[in-house]
Parts: sequence; structure tokens; C-alpha cells
Amino acid sequence: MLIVADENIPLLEEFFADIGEIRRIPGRTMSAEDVRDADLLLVRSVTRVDRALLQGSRARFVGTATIGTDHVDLGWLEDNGIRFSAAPGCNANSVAEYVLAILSVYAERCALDDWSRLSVGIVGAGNVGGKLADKLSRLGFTVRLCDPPRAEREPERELGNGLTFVDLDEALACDVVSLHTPLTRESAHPTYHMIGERELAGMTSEQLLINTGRGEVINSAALHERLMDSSAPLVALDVWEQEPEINPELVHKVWLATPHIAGYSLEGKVQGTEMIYQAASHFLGLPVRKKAGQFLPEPALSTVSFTGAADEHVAVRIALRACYDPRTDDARLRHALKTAAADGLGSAFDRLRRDYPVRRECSSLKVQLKGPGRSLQDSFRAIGFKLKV
Ligand SMILES: NC(=O)c1ccc[n+]([C@@H]2O[C@H](COP(=O)([O-])OP(=O)(O)OC[C@H]3O[C@@H](n4cnc5c(N)ncnc54)[C@H](O)[C@@H]3O)[C@@H](O)[C@H]2O)c1
Ligand SMILES: O=C(O)[C@H](O)[C@H](O)COP(=O)(O)O
Repeated sequence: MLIVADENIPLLEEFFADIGEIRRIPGRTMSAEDVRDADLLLVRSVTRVDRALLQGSRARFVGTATIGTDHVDLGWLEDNGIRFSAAPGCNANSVAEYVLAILSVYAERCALDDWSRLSVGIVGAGNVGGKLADKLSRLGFTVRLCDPPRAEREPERELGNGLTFVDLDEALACDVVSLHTPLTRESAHPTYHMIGERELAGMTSEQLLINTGRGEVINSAALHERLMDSSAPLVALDVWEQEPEINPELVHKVWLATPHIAGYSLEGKVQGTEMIYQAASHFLGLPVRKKAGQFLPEPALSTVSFTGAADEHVAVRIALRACYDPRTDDARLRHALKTAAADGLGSAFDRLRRDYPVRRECSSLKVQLKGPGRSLQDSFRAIGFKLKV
């Protein structure tokens, strides 16, 4: 059995070596020739999976180790009897932690001691948006959820934590707006360029707009234009139109710029591999013997300890940043763009993603509290840290 796989899928050998021969190919340039003899095809988001790639291939199963599926022509696969599986939710926690880390830096920038005074509009309340909403609500933030497909499907549903669905304009009025929708063009509520001139015109310099969904959810020409004006919101972008050939001028204009790595915690990436391994095993009628947890190494930092003198907000900030500080990724991207040859911006962007350092989630870090601090314990738990008692 031949397994053709994107070389950037971690732990391919560990999960798939028992199933067949693995041929690793750079995902961005994977061609019909590369996949002609494949029985299983394993991809990430950078490979367009459609008729052009698969016609003439003997592949009967395609797995993507990602949440997003906009790179896959699902209709064509179905019409051609090719089983498909994605990895829903695999890196949702990674993205939620990325947004929390940004909020912590933003609160500091705004000289806010208590970050939970910010209201957050979450657009797209699925695995990622839902997880973020849960963490933020438990931390005491005011959260507004905008998700028209869900609002139509579950109009009466009690969302918990006092949450209700709002329309896009209400979400866009929050202090922080975080986008977590898939990229869709033909659905009842398409998200392609959902944030355009009108939406951006309504936002002010007192607001922060974060996009970790897909670049094309924001009209980047309209964003670029809006950012010419000092009344524009602050913007943090992890995803870009036309990746990897992103617009360097837009990078210069946004506050935080990262190379599509919000979901790149080690846990998130390994869970993506685990999920397509499970799906492929079921498809082939093989037992599922391996689990992501068995391959996660010990983290470099295992415990942080706070005394009874710790201020709650400072302690949370320190622990969160010990796991992840988005300014590091921002600096790497800006440096890479500055030093890349003019025709090499796309390669520089892809290199940052390929060589991404190990980043562990908050659950890998134990927090020790020497003092009563019930509300501090709750805050750490809400974020996802383990408490050491
Ligand atoms: N930056 C990253 O590293 C990264 C990582 C993971 C996922 N993503 C992106 O985030 C997207 C969301 O991930 P998820 O796991 O939450 O997906 P999901 O399918 O669980 O949830 C998406 C939600 O968006 C809602 N939605 C659809 N159209 C909408 C619209 N017009 N307005 C508001 N809401 C709408 C859906 O109803 C759904 O509840 C993925 O499709 C992917 O593109 C990016
Ligand atoms: O959809 C997803 O899961 C994320 O966008 C994912 O992090 C994309 O990573 P890539 O496949 O581009 O490596």
C-alpha cells in the first residue's frame, strides 16, 4: 500500500509505517504525477485536492490533518467515490490559546489591569469559536456570538454562560472582534469577503480585529485602504489572502502579523495526524492502536509557581506568556519579509511554517499556587492550565 503524504505532517512514520510505504512530498507543489500510484493521500491545507490532482490516481481515501477543508473539492471526491476525512477540532484549543495570548498583550497595550473588562465578539461559534467563548466567559469577559447558521439551526438553544446569538453588526461593535468562520463562497451565509469596506468603516481605533479563520474572509484590499486612516481598528492577522504570496504592505500596516500558525501547537498538529490515522484505519478495517498522547514529549517548562503575594492578572499573564507570546511569531515574520529576496516572499512564509518551533499548550504547564486565591485557581483552570496541589 502506498501512502503519499505532505512532508509537513508530523509523526507520519509513527502513525502510518505499519499501514504502508510512506512517500513524503512538499504539499505546496504536490502534483497529479506524485499521487498517481497512491492508495491513501494525506494532505494539509496547502494542497488543492480536486480533479486536477486526483483524476487518474488510484487513491480511494484522502485525509487532511487540518480543520479547514476549503482546499478540498468535496463534491468531486464524493462523485468519484473517494472517502474523505478531515480533523475537526484538532487544533481548536491551540487557536483559542493564540487569541487569549493576543488579548493579554492587547490589554497591556491599553493599560488595562483587568483584561476581562473587554467585550469580545466571536464570529463563527464552532469548535474554535465555541472553545474561545467558553474560556472567555469563565474568565468573566462579556462575549457576543455571531453564527447565523447555528442561530437558524438552534434558535431556542440555551448556550450557557448567559450567551445568546447576535448579528454581525452587534459582534462588530465589541471591543475585540475575533473571526473563526470557515471560508465559504456558496453557502447560505458565505464568508468570502464577509468583512469588507462597510464593516471596516464601522470599526474604530478603540477596537481590535483578529482573523484566524481564513485570509479571504476579510477583503484585504478594503482592509489595506482602511488602515491608511488613523481611525482604523488595530488588526492582528494570522491568515492572509493569497498565502503564501502575502502582501508585505499589509503586514507593515497591521499590529500583529503571524504566518498562519495559530493552530500550530504541538498538541494541535499531532492530534491532526491522529485523527486522519483513525479515519484511515477505519476505512481500511484496521485496528486503531496509536494515540497522540503517547508521542507527546515532556515539555521544556513543566511548572510555574506563584506565592500568595501574586497579583491575579499579573500571574495569569506570566503563565500564559510562558507558554506562548505571539510577538515572537510577529517578529519572525517581519524579519523574514525584510530579508527575503523580492521574489521569495512566498518561500519565506512557507519556511517559517515548515520550521515552526515546538509550541506547547497551556495544559502542558502545571501551575502551583501558594495561597488561597479561589478566583485565581478558576482563572488558570478556565484557560486550560493544570493546577498542582
Ligand atoms: N489559523 C489557523 O491556524 C486555523 C486553525 C484551525 C482552523 N482555522 C480556520 O477556522 C475555521 C473554523 O474552525 P472551527 O473548527 O471552529 O470550524 P467549525 O466548523 O467547528 O465552526 C465554524 C463555525 O462557523 C459558522 N459559520 C459559518 N458561516 C458563518 C457566517 N457567515 N457567519 C458566522 N458564522 C459562520 C458555522 O456555523 C460554524 O459554527 C476553519 O474552517 C479554518 O478555516 C484556522
Ligand atoms: O485548518 C486548519 O486546521 C489550520 O488552518 C491549519 O493550522 C493549517 O495548517 P497547514 O495545513 O497549512 O499546515
